[in-house]
Amino acid sequence: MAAAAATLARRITRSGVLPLCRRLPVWGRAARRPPGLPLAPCRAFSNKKIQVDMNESSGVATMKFKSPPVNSLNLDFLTEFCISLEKLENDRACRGIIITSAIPKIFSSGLDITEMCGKSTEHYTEFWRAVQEMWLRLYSSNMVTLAVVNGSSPAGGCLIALSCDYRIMADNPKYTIGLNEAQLGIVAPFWFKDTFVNVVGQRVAERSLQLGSLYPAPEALKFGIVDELVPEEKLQEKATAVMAQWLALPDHARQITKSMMRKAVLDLLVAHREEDIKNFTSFVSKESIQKSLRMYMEMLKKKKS
Ligand SMILES: CC/C=C\C/C=C\CCCC/C=C/C(=O)SCCNC(=O)CCNC(=O)[C@H](O)C(C)(C)COP(=O)(O)OP(=O)(O)OC[C@H]1O[C@@H](n2cnc3c(N)ncnc32)[C@H](O)[C@@H]1OP(=O)(O)O
Repeated sequence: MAAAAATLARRITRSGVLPLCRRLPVWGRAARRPPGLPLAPCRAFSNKKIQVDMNESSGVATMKFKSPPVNSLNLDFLTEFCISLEKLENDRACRGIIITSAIPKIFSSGLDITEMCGKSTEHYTEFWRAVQEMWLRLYSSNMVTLAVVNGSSPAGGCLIALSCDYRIMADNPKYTIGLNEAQLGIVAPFWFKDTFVNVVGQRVAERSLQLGSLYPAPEALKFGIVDELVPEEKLQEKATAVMAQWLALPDHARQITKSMMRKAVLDLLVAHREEDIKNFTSFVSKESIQKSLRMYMEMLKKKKS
């Protein structure tokens, strides 16, 4: 596992562009399972920050974020996430993934702000490439991707949910979700914005992005940021039912449709990846941005006392 992580990290950082495996439609992967072979009911693999359980009889993997205190997306987390996605993408038995959190009340707190504070240009480059890689893999996945948002999900956490095919959120107004970058004095990059527009439409996205709005679950439903609210104790049951509905269709038709809907947005980042990294590193290196991020971190810490 450590060797695989190191290899992936090297590939992400050195070669510039990691080949996105199996992004083109896979034809009926479940149909290629040899008939008559008994299926092991469940397999699992776990890294430090993400637990993956694969149910081979349903072809559905559950990916649980388990990086306390708040599942923030640092370089190690992003690398593990990419490796897990690659493993599942290449597993013919896997047709769908449920992405959720093992940390109570938090889905993910978004990008780890400490990765964007007081570091070198090389570090920002490596970090941003990993953020891009995570999004490219998730947004282009051939699998059915279902976000079960069982806690707050600001910024990068919201991006993960938005990149899935369907979002179920726990019906709790204390949990919030949204792209709140503007509140930190930073700007959601164009591919965050495009992903958001593809889910909620131009008007809601523009207003929400300018205001950096974080929506309590009921409002998130109203604006289409999530598809359904479900009592927390019913999330698992609902996720299984939704996944079964999506998997009832032939893979190839769904995959080609998904690719058609998302291709333009994906292609744009692939074509402008290096430029986007340069924009990020120069933006985040500005003293004014560093100051905003430091103040935001201080505010988070003060909130406790
Ligand atoms: C022109 C443009 C070109 C290019 C683009 C340029 C720019 C940049 C784009 C970058 C896009 C950024 C995306 C992001 O995701 S930024 C991160 C945004 N995240 C947040 O705003 C969430 C902040 N956190 C919270 O609101 C709360 O922590 C949360 C998640 C609701 C949980 O609340 P609670 O349970 O009360 O926990 P605490 O607040 O006490 O937090 C515990 C602990 O974790 C630390 N922490 C929280 N969030 C983060 C984080 N995102 N990164 C790092 N650390 C985090 C917090 O400080 C506490 O630490 P402590 O040491 O005090 O225990």
